[in-house]
Amino acid sequence: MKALLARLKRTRTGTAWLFAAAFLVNLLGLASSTYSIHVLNRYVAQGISGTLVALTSGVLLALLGELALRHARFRLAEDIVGDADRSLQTGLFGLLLTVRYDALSGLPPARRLEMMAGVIQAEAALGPGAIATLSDVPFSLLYLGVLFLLSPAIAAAAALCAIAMCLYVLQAGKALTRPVQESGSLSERLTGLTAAANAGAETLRMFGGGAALMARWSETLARRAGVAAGLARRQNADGALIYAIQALTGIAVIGIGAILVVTGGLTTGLVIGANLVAGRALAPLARAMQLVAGLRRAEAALANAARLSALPVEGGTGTLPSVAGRITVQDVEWHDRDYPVALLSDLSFELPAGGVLAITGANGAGKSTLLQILLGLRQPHKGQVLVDGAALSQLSPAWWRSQVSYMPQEPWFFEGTLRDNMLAARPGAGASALRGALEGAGIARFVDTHPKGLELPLLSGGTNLSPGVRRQMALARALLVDGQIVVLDEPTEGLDRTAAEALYRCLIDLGRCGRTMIIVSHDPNVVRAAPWCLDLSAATPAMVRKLELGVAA
Ligand SMILES: Nc1ncnc2c1ncn2[C@@H]1O[C@H](COP(=O)(O)OP(=O)(O)OP(=O)(O)O)[C@@H](O)[C@H]1O
Repeated sequence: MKALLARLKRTRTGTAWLFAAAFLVNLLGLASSTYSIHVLNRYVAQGISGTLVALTSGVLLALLGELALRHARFRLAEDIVGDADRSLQTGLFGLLLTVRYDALSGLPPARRLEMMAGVIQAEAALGPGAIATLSDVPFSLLYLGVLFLLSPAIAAAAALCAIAMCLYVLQAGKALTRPVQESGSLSERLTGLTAAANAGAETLRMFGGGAALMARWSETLARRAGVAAGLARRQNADGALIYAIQALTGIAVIGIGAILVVTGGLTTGLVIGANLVAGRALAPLARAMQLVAGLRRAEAALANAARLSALPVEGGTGTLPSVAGRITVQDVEWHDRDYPVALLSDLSFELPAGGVLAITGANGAGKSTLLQILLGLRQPHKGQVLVDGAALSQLSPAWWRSQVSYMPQEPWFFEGTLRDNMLAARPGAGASALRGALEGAGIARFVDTHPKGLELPLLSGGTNLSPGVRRQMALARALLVDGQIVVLDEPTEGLDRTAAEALYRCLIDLGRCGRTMIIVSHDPNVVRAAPWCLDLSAATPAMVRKLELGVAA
């Protein structure tokens, strides 16, 4: 209910019109009861056909008016909902793109998928239909008031039933909270298992694990089916109870009414009319009951999504007039919450502008993590990174990244063509810049001979291409950015001899242009050529200048 009420509060004028329309709908809804009373009391008693015609015409007109007003009310509810759902979904998607990378990495991918799916599903539960239904609820009081005018005793009985129904609806909502949450987390687990079966298709076939995944899938599915069955049983029981309360109201109205007819306090027509009015008083509450499960799910989905909005977004707005490329790392510490000791600690070095640094170290020594810190993707837990003396944390991430030609260890491309992906890295790049980047990366021939050329589609992150070609494309994308800083993570990994030689030439050219280069590599050719070296596996990692140590440059 809270989420629906929040929507109503947001557009106060629209809400006022909605309730005005609902008031008129319910007022006109009294016509059929009034009709029954008058037909039974006047036409049946006196038999004048003109009375029946007049009453029937009146009630039909009222019915038409009620239909028109219901339609108008729905349109008002649509206006209230407006594009709230779309803007919520767009806002959330925007957050997925802009929250800090390291904060986002803390949320399991399956949870992120479920968050988005949940918010999309919440749309139906919080839609105009639900708002229109909710707007009828306060007018139960209108019907109870009319009932009171007809007979205070009947009104008291109906009011008791309405109160019982209200209390039941409220507690039913609360009782659904846990099963709805449990069902959500089981769905998340199923989404994670589906993602694992997709991503690990080759591994699962070659090395097994399918049986274990299937066992987890079946167990999770069975648990979710159990929760869903429990929810369905609960909803069925709730529906039955609401029906019983409605039936009980009818029995009470007719029973009390019969006594009043016999004692001469009421006519039969009034009793039948009162029964209709009592039915209408309880109907909005019964309809609200049907919304409860959907609303609980929507609220759980919104609460889940709120966790995403609580994550910090990337900060820093500063820019520098130009970048020479001096990189200073001061006392940087970074730790993973799953490990008791820091991966990087007290790391300090300064790479002069135009310097070339090779970073080495054992697998898992933190080389890629350090690069991500230099790119501003991860925040150090202690210490800082400076660019030409300016704190990286104060600089605009988008601006900083536009100064860096970065090739990640595992390149990924968004769904689109090679051209789309290249131009996203450097919007507005001309044909000659594109050509230069492809040639620099040694991939121009491949693109020229491909039937689709630059329009070749990159699917599933680019995994429709061989890993070597993907890496060359990632290098071309990095070169197109043409940043003063060049950051490459294992650039020669998986390259054939020709491609590796193209890369060496490219590195030599970049070095001649005075670019500051930071290259993570196990390739002896790259490590040998770099004048600066940082071994992250050393007991106390420190940047060393090989010439000073007498090592061949
Ligand atoms: N204190 C720690 N000791 C060992 N491993 C850690 C520690 N803290 C974190 N890790 C793990 O090590 C990973 C480091 O990965 P990273 O990719 O930075 O290493 P790498 O040196 O680039 O490895 P590779 O050579 O395999 O590419 C972290 O993501 C984390 O999973």
